[in-house]
Amino acid sequence: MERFIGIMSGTSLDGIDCVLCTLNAEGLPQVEAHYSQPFPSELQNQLRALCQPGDNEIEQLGRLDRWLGSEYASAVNALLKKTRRKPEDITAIGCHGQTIRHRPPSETHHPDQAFTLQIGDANTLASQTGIPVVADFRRRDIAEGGQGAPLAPALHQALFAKTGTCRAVVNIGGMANITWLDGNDAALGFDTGPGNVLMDTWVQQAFDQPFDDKGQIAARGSVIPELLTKLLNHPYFQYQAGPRSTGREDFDAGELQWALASLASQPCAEDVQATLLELTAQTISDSLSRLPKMPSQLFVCGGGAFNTALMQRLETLIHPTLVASTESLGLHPLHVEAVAFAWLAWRRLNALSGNLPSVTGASKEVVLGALYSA
Ligand SMILES: Nc1ncnc2c1ncn2[C@@H]1O[C@H](COP(=O)(O)OP(=O)(O)OP(=O)(O)O)[C@@H](O)[C@H]1O
Ligand SMILES: CC(=O)N[C@H]1[C@@H]2OC[C@@H](O2)[C@@H](O)[C@@H]1O[C@H](C)C(=O)O
Repeated sequence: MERFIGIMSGTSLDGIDCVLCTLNAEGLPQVEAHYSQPFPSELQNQLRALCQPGDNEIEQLGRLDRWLGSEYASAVNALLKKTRRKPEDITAIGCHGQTIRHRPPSETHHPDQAFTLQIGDANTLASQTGIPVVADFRRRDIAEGGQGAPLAPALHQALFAKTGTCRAVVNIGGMANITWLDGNDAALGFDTGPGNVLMDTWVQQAFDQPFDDKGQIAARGSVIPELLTKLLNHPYFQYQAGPRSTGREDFDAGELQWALASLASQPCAEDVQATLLELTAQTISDSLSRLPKMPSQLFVCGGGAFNTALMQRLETLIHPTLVASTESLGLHPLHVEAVAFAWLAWRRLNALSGNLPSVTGASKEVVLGALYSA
């Protein structure tokens, strides 16, 4: 048995999620502790700016790469303190990094020009924690013609597949991605579109709150049909189920502003929120219906699992498929992605592949990640 730390900081840009877990000889993870650290607001603002094309990007990237590396290290050191573990107790850290640009292969982007970029300097992280780091998990998959995302479906398959039962897992973070497990050995997965990102953008702007707790604001509003239609017309939603991934390049404040500008009159803020929730629910439900077979069970992870109004709407849309949180399978919804990167680091050190070509579209299975020694 070995101990690994997994670090995820995702597209919602809310902060850093770390887990400390043990992995047995088969790589089965068991979470021992979790620690989450919000970003300082200045770092959050600068990261959000770097997610969109702008001036002086190399200078900004270099600075934020180092700053983020130090923030990750401070989160790991806090987790070690909380658990009274020493650096030597940990085999390695698996660190996803912060995605600042994601240009996967698509109808408009040839695979040779595709790239994805995660920052958060792994050298700084290794130096300030004294623990080896595995990072840069996505780019080898891109080099093999894949999307470089989503990667968590491989973990979902390893932990959640059940012979004879068709299941799906949906992660509702900033973006949302699903994994489909047919009950034999097949798995599919892709990003469905925005998860919380547009809802977060709107409540921050209109209600000065970081997110819509339990979806209470959305629950007070009514869907605005013209706005929903406008948003659903985004080209990302016009494709079939299959390898595809997205990010803030497609869905961010600009997209929302553009859709709102097309409305004939000033909308009620609660109605906008209700519409954005409906967009997330409908695009997840549509994605499920495009799969070869509708799953009988859907397990939800990511922060969206705590949006009660969203969960209720999803349940209605996909009835009779049963909806539950991944907690019912033994993994807390906010731990799943960080566990995925601890598990991928374990696979890297054991020279095992990390990608699922049926999900990412890569030409073959490959070992993911680069190792930075302590
Ligand atoms: N109590 C809650 N009620 C409603 N929404 C919530 C609640 N708690 C968290 N969320 C939502 O979950 C988001 C964070 O989710 P999560 O940490 O899974 O995203 P992420 O990992 O940054 O994104 P991604 O999976 O796209 O990389 C918050 O920004 C918020 O919108
Ligand atoms: C490029 C990138 O960072 N993608 C994230 C993002 O957040 C959710 C969704 O979009 C998913 O594709 C991915 O994260 C998870 C961890 C994944 O790779 O499975």
